[in-house]
Formats: sequence, structure tokens, C-alpha cells
Amino acid sequence: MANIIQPLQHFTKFESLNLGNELIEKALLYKSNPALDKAKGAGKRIGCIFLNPSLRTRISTQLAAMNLGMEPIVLNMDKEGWALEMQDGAVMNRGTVEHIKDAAAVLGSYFDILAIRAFPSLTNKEEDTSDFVFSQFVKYSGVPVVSLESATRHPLQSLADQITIRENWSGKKKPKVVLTWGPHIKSIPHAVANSFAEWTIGMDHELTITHPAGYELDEQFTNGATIEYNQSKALEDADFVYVKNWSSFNDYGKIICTDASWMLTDKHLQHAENAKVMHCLPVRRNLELSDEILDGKRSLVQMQAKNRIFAAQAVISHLLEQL
Ligand SMILES: NCCC[C@H](NC(=O)CCC(=O)O)C(=O)O
Ligand SMILES: NC(=O)OP(=O)(O)O
Repeated sequence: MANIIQPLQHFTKFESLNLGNELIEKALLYKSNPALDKAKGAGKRIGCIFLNPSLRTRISTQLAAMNLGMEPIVLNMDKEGWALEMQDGAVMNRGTVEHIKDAAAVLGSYFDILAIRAFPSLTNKEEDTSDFVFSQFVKYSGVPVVSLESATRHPLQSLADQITIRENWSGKKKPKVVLTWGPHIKSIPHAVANSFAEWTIGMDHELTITHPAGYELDEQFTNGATIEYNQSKALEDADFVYVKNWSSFNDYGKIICTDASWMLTDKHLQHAENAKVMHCLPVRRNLELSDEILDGKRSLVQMQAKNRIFAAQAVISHLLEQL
């Protein structure tokens, strides 16, 4: 394949329009021929470390690595690893068994690339917004690190989402993309919403974000988007509607609205006839998003999930070129 345009040390966030386009094109090439670079990662290993549950990210990242001839090894660190100590200088005379600086350095010595999932606590805003846990792995492992969803971002999901938008848009104008908050019963992280906004704006689409008052996201991710508190107004003439719950960012981690009328149904899209609907999954059916939408023609959710393989393959391939 062609030489890389923009080098990348770690894959943790949106970097540039150029790199975004390069990764989307690479992913689409892999989608049409998954075995295109099947010898590229021969003799190399990727460690996929999960501190939280996962279906798509866990499997798609392994498939992506295998398509490149790499060997993936998964560690469910939350269940199978030792309890990790994160604080520098801690006297470890309580529950934690192993310091992150020791564990991350060991993992770095075992693998050529590390991939880490580390969700936020949703109770400690400062630690979460600085991506403290994820950053410790980056700091101490000494190898390229891929985010499998950190406290603040989910870039492999966002890349798969942008690939899906690219495949489903042939209009001449910029597509109108709407990110709409949907109800949920639990406190949910901001990472998917932050990252989707960051990538959608970065890829130069028109983004409108709609949510109840009090659900404003961290502005560093939404600068450049239109914020519209009236959901029906926001949805008018939408080309893509991304549904996602997140907890309050200002009143950190709190649920401040449970209004069921925010759940997206076909009726909400009466002024957006051609709108396609997206969700990262897992989705709480008939709470966040109705069955009629998820099982209907508008839904892109299965395509998004499939594209996770090729998003990961493009990213791992890019990193392999720099090893
Ligand atoms: N990785 C994709 C989404 C992960 C997470 N969802 C969740 O925690 C759902 C949990 C539940 O529905 O009980 C989120 O939205 O950030
Ligand atoms: N969309 C997504 O990241 O799914 P998992 O949490 O199942 O990996």
C-alpha cells in the first residue's frame, strides 16, 4: 500500500482532516479486500487490554489484527488481572496489588502495540477529563497505544462512524449530521458523544447537537457545532441522526433528565424523510431508540459495527508501518 502521509505515535483522538481521509480510504480498501496486507503484521503481537466490558471492540480489533497477520492477545484486566494501583507514590497496604507503572511496562515488553479500554469513573471529573488511567498506560508502556475507548474519547468507533457516513453519502452538499441525546437509566460516559462530535466537525460535516438543558458536552469537543435545545427543530432535514445517551458533564456524571419523549422514533423524523440513523451499540431498545427504527431501512447500526473491523485494520496497519 501507499506510504503513509501523516505519521502517528498513538491512536487516541482525531488528528487532522488529511489523516482522517487517509484512514477512511485505507479502511474502505480493506473492506473490499480484507486479506490485502495479510503478511504485514507477521511476527508482531497486539495486546488488547480491557478494564471494562466489550463485544464489538474486543472482537473487531482481534479480527483486524488477524487480517494483517498479527497475533492478538486479550486480557480482561478488570476480571483476570491483579487489582491495579494508579496513584504515584502510594503505600500499597490496602486492596491494590500491582502498580500501573509495573504492569504497563511489562505489557509494553510483551507487545509491539497495546490497545486499552479504560472508561471514566464518572465521579472524579478531574481524573476523567485528563484521561488519567489511559494516560498511565501510554506513559509507562513505551509502545504505540490504541484507544479502545478512554474516559474522554472512542476514536475507533468514530472512525467507523465516519466510514459509514462516507459510504452512505453521495450528495454534493455537506451532509447535515445531528447528534441527539436519548434517555437512559444509567450514568453513561461522554466518550462516544465527544468523539463523534470531534470527528464529525474535523471531517468538515455540518453538525447540530441537541439535548435537554444541562447536558452540554465539554466545549473542547463541540466547538464548531450548532447547539439546538429543540429536538424537533434540530432534526429538520437531517441526513444522519446519531443517537446517544450521556450523563451531565457540568453536574458531573448525574442523570438530570429522564423525559421519554427524547427517544427517537419514526415520528421524530417526519421532517427528515431520508435521514439515516446511527448508534454505536449496545443500544437499550425502546428506551434510547425504537424497534421500528432499529429494525427498519433507516438504520445503519449493523454497518457501523461491521466497519469497526476495517477502522481498526486501517489504524493498526498505519501503526505497523512505523514500527
Ligand atoms: N462502547 C460503546 C458504548 C459503551 C458505553 N455504554 C454503556 O456503558 C451501556 C451500559 C448499559 O446500557 O447498561 C457508553 O455509552 O459509553
Ligand atoms: N460500540 C462499542 O464500542 O461496543 P463495545 O462496547 O461492545 O465494544
